[in-house]
Amino acid sequence: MLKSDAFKDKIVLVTGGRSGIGFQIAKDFLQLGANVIICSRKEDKLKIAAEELSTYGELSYQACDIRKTEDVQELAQMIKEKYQRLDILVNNAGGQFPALAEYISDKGWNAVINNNLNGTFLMIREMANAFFIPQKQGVIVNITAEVYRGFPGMAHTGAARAGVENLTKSLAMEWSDFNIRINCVAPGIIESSGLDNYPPQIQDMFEEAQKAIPLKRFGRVEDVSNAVLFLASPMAAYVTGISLIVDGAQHLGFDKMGLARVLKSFIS
Ligand SMILES: CCCCCCCCC/C=C/C(=O)SCCNC(=O)CCNC(=O)[C@H](O)C(C)(C)COP(=O)(O)OP(=O)(O)OC[C@H]1O[C@@H](n2cnc3c(N)ncnc32)[C@H](O)[C@@H]1OP(=O)(O)O
Ligand SMILES: NC(=O)C1=CN([C@@H]2O[C@H](COP(=O)(O)OP(=O)(O)OC[C@H]3O[C@@H](n4cnc5c(N)ncnc54)[C@H](OP(=O)(O)O)[C@@H]3O)[C@@H](O)[C@H]2O)C=CC1
Repeated sequence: MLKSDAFKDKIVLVTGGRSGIGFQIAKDFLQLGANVIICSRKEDKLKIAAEELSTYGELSYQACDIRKTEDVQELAQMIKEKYQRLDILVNNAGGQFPALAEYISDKGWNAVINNNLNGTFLMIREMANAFFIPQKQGVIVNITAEVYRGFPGMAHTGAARAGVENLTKSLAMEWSDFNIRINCVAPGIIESSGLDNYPPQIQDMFEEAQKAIPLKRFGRVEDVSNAVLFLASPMAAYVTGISLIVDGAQHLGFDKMGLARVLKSFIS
């Protein structure tokens, strides 16, 4: 267990912190003494989450679409004015929609690549230039997804997340000179608000899917947050450039074609 003051006075930005996994990460950092900033696109929902989170500690929020350079720069400016520094960036915002590859339009492909790869890069670049590089210190944790054997049924997000994993390796080396550590956490299927986005025919398969995962359950938001806390803490001081898979061994023994099969059944 981390001590209750493990992140005392650290300034932590959690993208997509209004819901699900990001909310849990924000809550855990607050309970361990950090000052936390959350951002996402929907300001009304962000505000409601911020009210709840602020009962756990010092919390700020700002609407920001991670795909828009101007939004990200305005967020960096707010953090600079309010806190003068940033210690930890958790790139959690993201998402996609299920679709067979042959039916993904240009717009759909670009939306998912922008959301998960380009938005993550933009956030990393802007926060590194504003804070981590001049500070000569910083920690970045990217939430990706378990894409070890590809992601049939969501090929766009598989490609985007693999891109983030490789970006993480490059930056772990390039930015080692600036004392910046960067890692990924790759969740399997996690019981969170994110799963509500999936159509009923897919949700109907969840019970069977849980049995097929070696640890016989979906992950919990706490499972993902615990991995993030570890990678962000000094306990991981010598860990950089890795992806920590949090999936109950789904990547080793789970029928990855399940999702694509359901999608194919819609068409036939
Ligand atoms: C067996 C067990 C298995 C289990 C299987 C479960 C695996 C779980 C693993 C992973 C779980 C998670 O990540 S859970 C997290 C889920 N959370 C999210 O996905 C939330 C964030 N997602 C989003 O915001 C959106 O999905 C995303 C498309 C990425 C970005 O939204 P935007 O507002 O930018 O874009 P939109 O305007 O909505 O859409 C842009 C275009 O994308 C395409 N598009 C968007 N939604 C679409 C849809 N549902 N179906 C087809 N196409 C779609 C269309 O071409 C749209 O253009 P038009 O046609 O012109 O409109
Ligand atoms: N749940 C699961 O099984 C898995 C989840 N993941 C990933 O973990 C992360 C969190 O997922 P989860 O909590 O389950 O899902 P949610 O849908 O609850 O969370 C996604 C969050 O990201 C925000 N967001 C999405 N796009 C943007 C954007 N362009 N700019 C700013 N914020 C954005 C959303 O807020 P808003 O709508 O207000 O913008 C929301 O708070 C996502 O990246 C997801 O893909 C990975 C593997 C499995």
